[in-house]
Amino acid sequence: MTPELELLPAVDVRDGQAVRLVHGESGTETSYGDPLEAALAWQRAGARWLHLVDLDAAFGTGDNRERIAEVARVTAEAGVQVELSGGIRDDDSLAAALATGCTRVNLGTAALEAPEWVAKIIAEHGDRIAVGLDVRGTTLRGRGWTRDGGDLYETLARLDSEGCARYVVTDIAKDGTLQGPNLELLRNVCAVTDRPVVASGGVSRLDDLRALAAMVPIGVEGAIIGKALYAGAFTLEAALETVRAEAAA
Ligand SMILES: O=C(O)c1ccccc1NCC(=O)[C@H](O)[C@H](O)COP(=O)(O)O
Repeated sequence: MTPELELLPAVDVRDGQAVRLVHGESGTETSYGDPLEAALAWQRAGARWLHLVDLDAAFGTGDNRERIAEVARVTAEAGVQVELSGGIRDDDSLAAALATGCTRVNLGTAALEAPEWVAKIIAEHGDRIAVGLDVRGTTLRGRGWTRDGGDLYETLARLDSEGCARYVVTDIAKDGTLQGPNLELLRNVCAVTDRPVVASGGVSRLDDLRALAAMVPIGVEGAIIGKALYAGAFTLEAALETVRAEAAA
């Protein structure tokens, strides 16, 4: 039996509210209310994972550190594993993130701008560190996806050699658009690394999850789902049932 594709509902927090963005762009927010309520709704629907993002910290417009810590702590205590992302760029923000009880943190900008620090913390924290590879074409983007940060495949080779445990791969052009994930990008990344890949951006229907589940054997471990769940394209229960059925098939 193939392992089940992990599903990570996204809770992106801006100004204390759960929001969705289009292409990750600041100013395109649609608000979905209290992030703790959103997280607990996914937990009640059966989520085993949550992708929790501090968008203000990612954009450099402040942070939601206390709110994020509360959501991560309460959700983790309710048995959901938390992947924490957004603005984790130095010892202080890393310590605060790890102290929330999250299972792992996802680094973006730091992997592009502070490679020596990232190599050090990968060595120290192993599996608790994932790196977000957020791309337009094959160019990485940092600082809340607003600045170019080098070539995807060169950075991937460097991180692989440093022992990075896992990648969260986002095609920014697809993110928040309900246009379907970039399967070709995911295939290309899986072809050059043996580390697990979490797919992010664009999931719009259950067939997208079937397509991603079919990529588990080549290294796609999970899928982050944002807008599709908030817009009601399908329920998390239906999504979980779909990946369960695909794994059993
Ligand atoms: O994850 C981050 O660190 C981040 C930084 C800056 C802008 C957006 C960021 N994350 C966005 C997400 O994780 C999305 O919620 C996720 O890709 C889901 O996308 P979709 O299913 O297309 O709504």
